[in-house]
Amino acid sequence: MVGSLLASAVSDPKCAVPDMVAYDEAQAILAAYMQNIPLLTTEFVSISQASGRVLAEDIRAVMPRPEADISAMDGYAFRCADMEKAGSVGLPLAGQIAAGDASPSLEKGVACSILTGARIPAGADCVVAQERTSITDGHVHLLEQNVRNGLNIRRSGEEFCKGDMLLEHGLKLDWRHLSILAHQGKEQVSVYKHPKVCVVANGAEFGATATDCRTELNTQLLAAMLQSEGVRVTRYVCGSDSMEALHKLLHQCAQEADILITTGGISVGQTDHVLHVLCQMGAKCLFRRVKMRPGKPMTVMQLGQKMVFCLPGNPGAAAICAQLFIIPFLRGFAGEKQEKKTSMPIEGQSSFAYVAAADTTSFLPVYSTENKGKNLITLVRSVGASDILCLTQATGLVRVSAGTSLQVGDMCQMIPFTA
Ligand SMILES: Nc1nc2c(c(=O)[nH]1)N[C@H]1C(S)=C(S)[C@@H](COP(=O)(O)OP(=O)(O)OC[C@H]3O[C@@H](n4cnc5c(N)ncnc54)[C@H](O)[C@@H]3O)O[C@H]1N2
Ligand code: MOO
Repeated sequence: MVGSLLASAVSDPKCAVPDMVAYDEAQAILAAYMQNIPLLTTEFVSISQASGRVLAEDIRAVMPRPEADISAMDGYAFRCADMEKAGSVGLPLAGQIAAGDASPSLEKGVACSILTGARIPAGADCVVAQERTSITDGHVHLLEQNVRNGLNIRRSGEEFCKGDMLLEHGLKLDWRHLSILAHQGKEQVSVYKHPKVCVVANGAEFGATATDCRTELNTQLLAAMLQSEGVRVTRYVCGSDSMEALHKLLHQCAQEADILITTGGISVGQTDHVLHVLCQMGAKCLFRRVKMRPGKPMTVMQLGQKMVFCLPGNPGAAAICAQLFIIPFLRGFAGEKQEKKTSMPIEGQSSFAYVAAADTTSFLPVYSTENKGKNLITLVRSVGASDILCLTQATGLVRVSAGTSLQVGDMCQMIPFTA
């Protein structure tokens, strides 16, 4: 059976395996593919559950903010002209309005006490803060003469008007947006559904019967990385070198998930079956191997409408490839608009030198520190693509493009890791 699967995969014309591509080309292939895939479907959630979700509707103001003209101070509201006319006699006090009170009209020639947030009574055209006044014999007197029309009045709509665009679809909602939704009286909001991802680790070394048993790390690492992006992750381990077992597991995952991720078994070893099994299942290869370090075996396939990201087994390489390829893809797939990125690169001066190979783009684990307003980017010691400790010391990656070099003191950009 193994032999026949392998033979049919390799001879399958759909499974033409392209040559290794440059890093930027791989990203361009993925971006082009992104344009044509259907986004996730949407659902309504209550706004208390909406933080972290991607908005699937535009929110236009159905009411302005402030809703009415309101006082910005605790003090006294009156007509400027009345106060000017009253001079040192001041204006008699008539009533008090607090936030939440209905606001009657202000009679001519009087002042009323007003609290912050209360509606300005019709007729009043200014508010003076109470500490800038004195009260004698039930009259308000000004301590300073600099009153003017509109003083301390927050006008209706000065923050936004009815009909204004407040939040656009594709926005990942967080605490900053929820008060807007609440203000607009939204109890429920339309968001894109959580993507479902299956992560499948490969390797006989993770099976219960292995003589030289190893601890499987990648599904832990990737599940945590993706869960903090709002993805529902199911983890599987194929702990044998059986193509049939892998075929069965990937078939099951294709039924369950929107996106599949495999780790390991994608290089050129005799037990690296992922490519062959996916080809056998009818998957098309978008790119096979990338001129990058780490992550050379990185491969992306399309199984029906579903994407399959085949990550290298080395945990450091798997993590870096996931950061560079999977996270941006998932954000787009989940409806997030790319131009509203939150994790922008951090620019700083390199404290190290590095020469990238002529045909290979390198991604180096680094951290950034700040000194007198300048960022310094420092390389973290790493012994290779299997490293996991270096990731805990690094806060991001520096790219050194194929055939280029970085000198000490050069400006460079750190791509921060996702949370
Ligand atoms: N002749 C060649 N050999 C290799 C090449 C090559 O181009 N020619 N590429 C090397 C590179 S680069 C990488 S990266 C690895 C990746 O190979 P695979 O993706 O097939 O990964 P495996 O061989 O299955 O595993 C590699 C390594 O990682 C460990 N591993 C795998 N999965 C996990 C996991 N889930 N948790 C923890 N550790 C894992 C595995 O035990 C191996 O030690 O291939 C090179 N070889
Ligand atoms: O490319 Mo591999 O990912 O270096 O070990």
